[in-house]
Amino acid sequence: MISPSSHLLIISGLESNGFAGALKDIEIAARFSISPRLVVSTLTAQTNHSMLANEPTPAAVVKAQLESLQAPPSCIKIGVLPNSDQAVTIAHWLKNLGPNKPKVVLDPIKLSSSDRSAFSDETLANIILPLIPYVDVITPNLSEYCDLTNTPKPLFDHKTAFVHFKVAFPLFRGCLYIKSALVDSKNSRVTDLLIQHNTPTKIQYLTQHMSELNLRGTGCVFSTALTCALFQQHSIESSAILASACLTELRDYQLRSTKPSFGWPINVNYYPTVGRRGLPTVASAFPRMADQAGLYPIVDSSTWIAKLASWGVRTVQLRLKNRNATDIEAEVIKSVAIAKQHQLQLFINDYWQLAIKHNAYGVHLGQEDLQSADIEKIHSAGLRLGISTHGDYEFLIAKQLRPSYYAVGAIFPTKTKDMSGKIQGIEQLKRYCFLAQETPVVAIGGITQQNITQVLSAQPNFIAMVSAITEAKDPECVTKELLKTLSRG
Ligand SMILES: Cc1ncc(COP(=O)(O)OP(=O)(O)O)c(N)n1
Ligand SMILES: Cc1nc(C(=O)O)sc1CCOP(=O)(O)O
Repeated sequence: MISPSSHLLIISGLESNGFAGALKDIEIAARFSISPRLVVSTLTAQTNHSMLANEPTPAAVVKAQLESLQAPPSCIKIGVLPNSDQAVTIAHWLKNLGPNKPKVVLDPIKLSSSDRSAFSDETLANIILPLIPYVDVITPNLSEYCDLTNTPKPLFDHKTAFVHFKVAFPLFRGCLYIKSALVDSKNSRVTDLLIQHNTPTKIQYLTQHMSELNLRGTGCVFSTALTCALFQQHSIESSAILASACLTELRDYQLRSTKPSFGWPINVNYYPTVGRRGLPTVASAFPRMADQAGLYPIVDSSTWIAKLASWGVRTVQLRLKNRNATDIEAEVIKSVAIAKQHQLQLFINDYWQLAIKHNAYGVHLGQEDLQSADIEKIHSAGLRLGISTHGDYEFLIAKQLRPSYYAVGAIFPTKTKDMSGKIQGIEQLKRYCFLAQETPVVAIGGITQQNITQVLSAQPNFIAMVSAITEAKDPECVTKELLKTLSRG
């Protein structure tokens, strides 16, 4: 949740047409209903072919602009900085904010997209150096990266990209996002790299189709959209995905001379492919479920499964925690037998080997389980697969495995499991329901009889519930009412 008092600050150059710079940044933020505060770093006049004027704001005026802000921002996007004096001023101001330090996204810009003239005589590395300890995400393109690290472009090596960056900027503790780092002209694809300070060997790759369009201001669009996503509390991986989708959508709309709608894109084609080392793959999609919608209770015993079957439930999950191996297998065996008798769609949470061994209908896995489970084995055994997702990154990872359903959670806070920092809300759920296309979406987390109508407005296929059923005074009555509500569509 965004606190009503928190705001987003843009530090950027002003350019009269809004092709790039502050006007572009404000236009992008408005797409997400965010009204940013603004500190102007330089006053410019640019046509599509030349920079007619570039008048840096005196550092003392930048300081005054920062000090005039009525409250500290929670996120800052920094664009053009024309000199290191300004960077020192901003760094000093950030230092004085103490523990309330905002998240800082730095887009290191060297050249104007009008005529490729430089905004400054100083080197880019020198300008940004004072800000480095405060930066959470830096978003150079490949040329800017090479410039900052003194690497010749042909020698760029993505496996050592972070090492070189750390050599140039030892105090850097953030995420390095290199735009268009890898270009595959043959297949018309470009790949961005996301490398995080605490896991520098775990490179994430975001691949998009190469654009036919050479637009101005794309760096501004990307970094502002990324900052907006962070401001809305998306993770860094998901924020990068959303920003990439936003830029691709904008390019596509530019080609057709139309304006994109508000919010994050709902067309899955605008989203990048996400890769990382060790990600499993499958040759074909997992089998479809026979019933593609309904109530999906999640319970911890075969006794519950028998009860739910007798009340008319069709889809159910056995989720066993903190039980010994003998108990677990016995419960799986009993549950599968009940499910076969009542033709239930029974998913086994986590214990995929037992699900295969005893021929359950399907397996439900969390994202961590994707690393250790043998996905191909589940696939070739003919079982259905459901995957948990909490945000765009996990959603796109799951999408690549073409599962039988996506679980999206947590929709609301819940007492059943610690989901802090992962609350999706109705708007996100709605977007995932679009992105999922033909694959069913299971909504989970904090759903009750009281808020189910709100959840159904997003049009998920299944409603998963734990406590609303298992802790109800009269579980049978609640289950039957829920089945009635869901059968009304
Ligand atoms: C339908 C459905 N959605 C999400 C979950 C959560 O699964 P996971 O992330 O594996 O976490 P645990 O259930 O193991 O705590 C689920 N079980 N079912
Ligand atoms: C087990 C679980 N997984 C979630 C996810 O978002 O992945 S939320 C959740 C708890 C669901 O319980 P209740 O219906 O009582 O809120």
